[in-house]
Amino acid sequence: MSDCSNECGSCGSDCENRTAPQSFLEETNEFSSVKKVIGVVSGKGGVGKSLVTSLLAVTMNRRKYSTAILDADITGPSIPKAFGLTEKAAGTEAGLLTVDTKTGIRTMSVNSLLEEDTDPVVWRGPIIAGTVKQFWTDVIWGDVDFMFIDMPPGTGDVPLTVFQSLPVDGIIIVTSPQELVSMIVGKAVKMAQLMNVPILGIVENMSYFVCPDCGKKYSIFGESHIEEVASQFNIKNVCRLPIHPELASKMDKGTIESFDGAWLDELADCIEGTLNIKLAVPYENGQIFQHFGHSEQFEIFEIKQGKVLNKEIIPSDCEGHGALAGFLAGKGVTTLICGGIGDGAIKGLAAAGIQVVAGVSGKIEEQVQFYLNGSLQSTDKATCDHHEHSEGHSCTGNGH
Ligand SMILES: Nc1ncnc2c1ncn2[C@@H]1O[C@H](COP(=O)(O)OP(=O)(O)OP(=O)(O)O)[C@@H](O)[C@H]1O
Repeated sequence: MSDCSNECGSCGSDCENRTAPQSFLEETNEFSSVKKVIGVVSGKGGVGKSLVTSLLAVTMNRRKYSTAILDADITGPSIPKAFGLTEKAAGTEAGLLTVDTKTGIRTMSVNSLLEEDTDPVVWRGPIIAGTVKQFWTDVIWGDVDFMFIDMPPGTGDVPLTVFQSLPVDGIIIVTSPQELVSMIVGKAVKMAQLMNVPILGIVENMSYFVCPDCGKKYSIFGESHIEEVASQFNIKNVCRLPIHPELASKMDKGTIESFDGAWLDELADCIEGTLNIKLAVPYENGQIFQHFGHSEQFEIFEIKQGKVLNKEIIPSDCEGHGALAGFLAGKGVTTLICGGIGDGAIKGLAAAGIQVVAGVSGKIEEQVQFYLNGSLQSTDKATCDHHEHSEGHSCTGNGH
């Protein structure tokens, strides 16, 4: 067609060039079902990314969610040490078995595969990225509510591959006050935008120190500017972790599961909130209607704690992806599962705070259940972009 805009989602034509978005997402195996994948990132090494990953996993596990950690920091794996795991991962014909912590957090790390913990991983980027992908595809994770990924530091080749290959639902940025925070957060925000992954929050680690003798709070690395930086990038959740000798010693002794402290509870609430969403699906006779921009009806599902609470079929009172984005946002929709959709439509929906899971077809009821138990097969996933929201955005109710 000479007047083709390449916006397949808003185009009603069934032309032969119609495309679904390209995807590099890898699928898990039949023994794994992961509901939410949360990446923990940092601008550089040593700021406490592994500590934050561990604390979040322990917190969600204490809240009775089935929790896992995929240690994607292949050249500097810290997770086995933090949890005192010395056992090596065993394999079966079906796949690799996780190494589980005392309280039942499932983990996989390159250190659980190496003969000696001190063996260095001197591998080139593609091999490292391939290993992370295999941790996702070949490990038998079982039913997991929240998987935390301890990402390699920075925004290089490996983190990029991880973002492209694993269905990351949200990221948490870990910084420390002495870093060039604005620049580091800016880079992470841009990467998240490129990958269409929402930012759930920032943790400022080593934010302050409380004197055990007099109780006075010291900002060892100077005054924090994390609140301003967070508001600059419309990130609502900011948590601060103090420098705490007990944290360091528990990480070193492998007893991080016994940590005491509620510093990350707000962030944990936000992560928990990703299970509460309002889902819309273009509807046609119980099937996913494949032309988002021309959907005349939507089935809307209210999801609480990952379960369908209510559902209804509603007529759309408009046409075209721009108007439909406004219509769905007005109904409080946070997530759209659809078939064909163009980049422009995805961006419009992201700007309206709606996450898009594209390239899905078939019976709506079935696909929604697949989505809820983490086994939906889609050709792509695009998510809401906090940066573009004029009023910021509570992450509760957002995410995959
Ligand atoms: N808030 C804190 N209080 C005390 N010690 C801390 C704190 N945060 C981190 N540490 C210590 O600093 C060291 C580095 O932390 P951690 O391994 O979590 O960093 P990282 O960002 O994951 O580093 P890398 O990417 O290099 O693995 C660890 O020994 C940890 O125990």
